[in-house]
Amino acid sequence: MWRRQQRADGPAAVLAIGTATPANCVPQDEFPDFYFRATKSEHLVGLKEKFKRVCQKLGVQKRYLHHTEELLDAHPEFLDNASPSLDARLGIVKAAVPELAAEASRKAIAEWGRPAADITHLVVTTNSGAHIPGVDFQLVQLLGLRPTVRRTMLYLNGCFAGAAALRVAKDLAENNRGARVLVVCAELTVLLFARPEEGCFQTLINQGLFGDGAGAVVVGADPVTTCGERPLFEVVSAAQTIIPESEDAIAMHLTKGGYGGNISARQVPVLIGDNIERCLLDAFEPLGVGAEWNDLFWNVHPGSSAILDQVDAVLQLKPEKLAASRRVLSEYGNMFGVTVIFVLDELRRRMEKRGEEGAPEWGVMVAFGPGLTVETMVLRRCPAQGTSTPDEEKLTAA
Ligand SMILES: CC(C)(COP(=O)(O)OP(=O)(O)OC[C@H]1O[C@@H](n2cnc3c(N)ncnc32)[C@H](O)[C@@H]1OP(=O)(O)O)[C@@H](O)C(=O)NCCC(=O)NCCSC(=O)CC(=O)O
Repeated sequence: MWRRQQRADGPAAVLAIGTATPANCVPQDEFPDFYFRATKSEHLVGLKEKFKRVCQKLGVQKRYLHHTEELLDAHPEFLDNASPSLDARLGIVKAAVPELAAEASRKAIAEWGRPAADITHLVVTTNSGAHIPGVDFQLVQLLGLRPTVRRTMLYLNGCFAGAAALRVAKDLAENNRGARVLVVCAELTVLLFARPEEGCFQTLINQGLFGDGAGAVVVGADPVTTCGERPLFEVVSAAQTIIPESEDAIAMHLTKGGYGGNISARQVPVLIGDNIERCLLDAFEPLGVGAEWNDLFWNVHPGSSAILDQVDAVLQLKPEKLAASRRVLSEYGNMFGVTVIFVLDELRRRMEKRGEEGAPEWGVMVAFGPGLTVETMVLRRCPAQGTSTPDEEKLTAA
């Protein structure tokens, strides 16, 4: 009995979203000049031309980067792959990641409308750091959270980190009555920065694709409307699976020169295309929701244009279905796990603009990351206050 009383009555819901980027915006068409100049690689004329072609294929128009030319000039060791530079890179992210994470969190808390001290749990994730205590600890002070806030720090989850943090938040919110979980995801790509080298295609992808940013989400069950809480999306179910025989598809590790490792650029879109429908069926079948894929709203981690094209082709989605994912990729690049939080924000803005009429009730978030791991989360749009979803209308009529 007491265990039942400890649990929430309803499902976890997204109550507020906040996002932040560094101030330094880099248009993609200017990036090859910046990159080859900053890395003193202008003599690699053929490689620069190839990089320009790759940049055009990734679906990115601009990105925000913490590392400016001045910062790179101050760290010549970043340009020499044989030079130890991990300490200097970790020193940069140690200060900058908590600040960016706090900026996104403050926006989410302001939208939520309750005091920061009402946050009961904190789930933080980043690939940009390896500190103890970590970003979670810094955020308690920066945001004025209670010292008793229950913290969970997830390091090095690659691009599925944002969805994994939301999955953990769902369980915390549903199993602790009254819990209000702040999920924070923040990334700076300075650990990934490297000079271009002939024969190292991975470096070209890393420099052309990834961007810096932070996203924060307040998650809680049983919204207290008298405190101004307004649920945006119910988190109906959350699952994670490893794609068989995919462990080398995305594999990264920290080295003395920052991140090393490999992303099989051609294989990743194919593996995702071959497996996504099974993941979706596994997520929807137990819920008894027999929706057509084109009846849903979609939040697919925009790993690159090729990945979104593959998902589009396999599921035969209408062009507008991945528009939110494509816009975030275009405006911000691939920000690892942060990206799905930006897409969630973009989706809610599009829905608010469009109004309730015709907006899908059910939706899905799909994120990919190392191994090849797939996170699948079924979402349900919450009606704006004073309106009801089609299902609720049927219940009221009955
Ligand atoms: C690499 C691609 C841009 C290639 O796109 P296309 O196939 O359309 O283009 P394309 O064949 O013309 O290739 C463009 C140029 O790149 C070269 N090229 C492509 N793949 C190559 C490879 N593996 N090695 C060396 N060169 C390669 C081609 O020869 C060509 O050069 P030339 O022009 O000289 O002929 C794309 O496949 C892609 O976006 N892949 C996914 C990228 C990715 O891995 N995203 C991150 C996911 S990781 C993530 O999000 C999760 C996480 O990190 O955890």
